[in-house]
Amino acid sequence: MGSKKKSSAAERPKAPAPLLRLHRISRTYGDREALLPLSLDLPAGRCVALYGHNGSGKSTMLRIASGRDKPTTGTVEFDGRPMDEDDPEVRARVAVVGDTVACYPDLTVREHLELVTVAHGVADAAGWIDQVLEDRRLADHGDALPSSLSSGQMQSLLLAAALVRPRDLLVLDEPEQRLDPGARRRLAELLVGEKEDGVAVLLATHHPELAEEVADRMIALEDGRVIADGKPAAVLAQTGIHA
Ligand SMILES: Nc1ncnc2c1ncn2[C@@H]1O[C@H](COP(=O)(O)OP(=O)(O)OP(=O)(O)O)[C@@H](O)[C@H]1O
Repeated sequence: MGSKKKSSAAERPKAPAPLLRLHRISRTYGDREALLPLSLDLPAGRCVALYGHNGSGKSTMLRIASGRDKPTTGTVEFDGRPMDEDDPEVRARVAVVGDTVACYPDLTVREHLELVTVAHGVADAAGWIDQVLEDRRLADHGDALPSSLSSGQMQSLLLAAALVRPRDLLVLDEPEQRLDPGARRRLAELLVGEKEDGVAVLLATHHPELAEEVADRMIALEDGRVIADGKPAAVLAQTGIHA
């Protein structure tokens, strides 16, 4: 008969360490406290959504979480190492869709995506680029220059650029902006799929519906302070935001 020895706490396998760990991060700009100390653990395959009015500190937190800015206090770890955007491992595994549009005016939509795949060493990327263009409804715009895209198409290009490259952590700042309802729905489906593939997702959004559909946890910020934190439905109820 096999012995069923109970394992002690010390012997039991530990829960996997979170992919992203923010420990009491804060950010001040001069006298302005943009973010008060805040901690967050984000495991692989989970999504946390930040919600809050303009100026509440969402982008500040995302910039720090993705290594694009340093916190005034506190620490950020990605997979157990200090988060640093210059770290090749971070650049290889963290995809960011920021709040600013940056494009080369003389490169087509497809050439932008090719550039990203070359930079990230993606082999045989042509078919993959076709698929992402199709999924983002950009297939008819592959040869277009950025200047001829609508603002929603431009947002879709920024998303596409994050999707043609490998990633374990996806950081998105208001990815729903400028998207029509259909594109927003596809965005929610896409993010659910990312989680199923084991990608950790951190996003800031002004759309409560998107947070409810995608996020496992929602953090509401006001003037850099956490005012609610929990399941999206509970946070929305607590803060009086209605999806
Ligand atoms: N580089 C900066 N220098 C000075 N103040 C800044 C800087 N970046 C942000 N702030 C200030 O920090 C606060 C938080 O800004 P942040 O961009 O994080 O807000 P947000 O929640 O992302 O807003 P929005 O929804 O408008 O994108 C604001 O008061 C803003 O003016």
